[in-house]
Amino acid sequence: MEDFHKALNDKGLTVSSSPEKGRSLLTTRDFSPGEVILSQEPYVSVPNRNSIDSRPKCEWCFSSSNLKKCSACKVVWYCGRSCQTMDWKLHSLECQVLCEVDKSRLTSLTPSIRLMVKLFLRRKLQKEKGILSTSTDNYNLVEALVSHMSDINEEQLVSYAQMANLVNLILQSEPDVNIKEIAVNFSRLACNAHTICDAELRPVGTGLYPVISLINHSCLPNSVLVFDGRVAVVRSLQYIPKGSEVLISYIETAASTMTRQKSLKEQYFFTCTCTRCKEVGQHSDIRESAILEGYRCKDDNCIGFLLRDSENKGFICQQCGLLRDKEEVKSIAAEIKLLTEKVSTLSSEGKKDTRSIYTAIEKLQVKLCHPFSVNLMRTRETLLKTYMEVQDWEQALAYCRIIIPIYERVYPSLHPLIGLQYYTCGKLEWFLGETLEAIQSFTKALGILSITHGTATSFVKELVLKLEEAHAEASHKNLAPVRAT
Ligand SMILES: C[S@@+](CC[C@H](N)C(=O)[O-])C[C@H]1O[C@@H](n2cnc3c(N)ncnc32)[C@H](O)[C@@H]1O
Repeated sequence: MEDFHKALNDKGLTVSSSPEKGRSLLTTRDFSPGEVILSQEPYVSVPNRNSIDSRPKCEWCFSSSNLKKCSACKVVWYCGRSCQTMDWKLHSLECQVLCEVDKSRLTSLTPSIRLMVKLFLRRKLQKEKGILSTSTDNYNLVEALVSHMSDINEEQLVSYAQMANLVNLILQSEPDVNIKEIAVNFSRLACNAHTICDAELRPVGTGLYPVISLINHSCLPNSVLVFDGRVAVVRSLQYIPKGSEVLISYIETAASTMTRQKSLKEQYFFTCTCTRCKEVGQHSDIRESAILEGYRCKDDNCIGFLLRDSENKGFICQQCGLLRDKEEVKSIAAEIKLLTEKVSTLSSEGKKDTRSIYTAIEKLQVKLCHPFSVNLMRTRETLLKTYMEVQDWEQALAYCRIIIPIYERVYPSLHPLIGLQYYTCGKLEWFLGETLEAIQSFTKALGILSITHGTATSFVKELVLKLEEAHAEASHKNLAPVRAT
């Protein structure tokens, strides 16, 4: 443990403990915006397998190109020799285990089950000195993670026990399998594992990073967690003075306080007391929640937010006083619900042509929801994706431009999603010959992504290159700069 604290201290960090939060990660020096606070390789990780993106991914780096299946187990994929070699020590053990699994049971090898099998095997390898343990990479750190076993309900307990039994069956040839410990580890994973995302924030896998897991949550965080391949990197979003707590967000922050509190309670078993959550019940919080999840004013030109009226007739605009009838609201909401159910059935059947339904949902949401509503924003994100898929670049650009001001309203100014959206916008503008607009968008993207993703990543280097090329093109065409908006 002494080595662990020294390793953290060398990075300008320390651990403190409190009854309210358990352990917290604190800074012992100042950090400037964009600086790496902490980075870590996963103790164990596994690629995703979901219905939206069923392409396999490399077991080591999560890439989806040039993949070849392991010829022995036929479960795991690699993008090349170097990733296979890096993973070899652990995979050679897992491979033997997987080869013995009954073929009928292979479908039950979900990512969580595989993660648990890998956790058991990596611990064994470190115990037998097949893989070196270090002060920041050892099983003791996994055992120290919170499990919230006393908080979980019976249904969840039963589910963890069943999953632990399955892991035990898969590890049939291994001695020393402790089913109870595996069930506890499932509970640990639920509140400590991280979704690994690619540079564009698309989920690609799940990983356990025991040092990163020391970081507590805030709905108004001073740091951000991004991934460079399999490495988790925490960067400061602002100047963080010595003695501050490092805080990231565990959840989608574009949501009302009630929604955020509910998801934190359900998955992480705590009530957030960050500055944003402390405003609950105050006018500013009521307004924000009604904007993010409420209805729009009957007057199309008014962007006031609506609150339920005291006589329960409907919802009153807090700006112009117009009443929106509750029956009208109910009927549009019911139409949206029907269409949403229809589109989710079609998607689950693998049908791709759902754009017309999303367009109909968007039309109804424009009528019903506040212009900065999160639901409307999500529908527009889906529409942007579908236009990109069919290579309708003009429509995609139109949606990109509609979404940016909404992101700027619902997220803090240095949110990676805003940077990524500007980047997409710039690429579309450039492709469509709008060079000067592209320069503006790339510049805005770079301002954000160089803080959240860092300037050394290949993703940001590519953006810098695009910006330089766009500048060269503009000067070659003798284009005058567009005025900043
Ligand atoms: C990933 S762990 C963070 C480190 C943890 N505090 C520990 O002692 O290991 C997540 C857990 O930390 C606690 N936690 C995280 N953020 C919190 C916050 N803002 N307030 C209170 N508890 C928090 C909750 O118990 C949560 O399930």
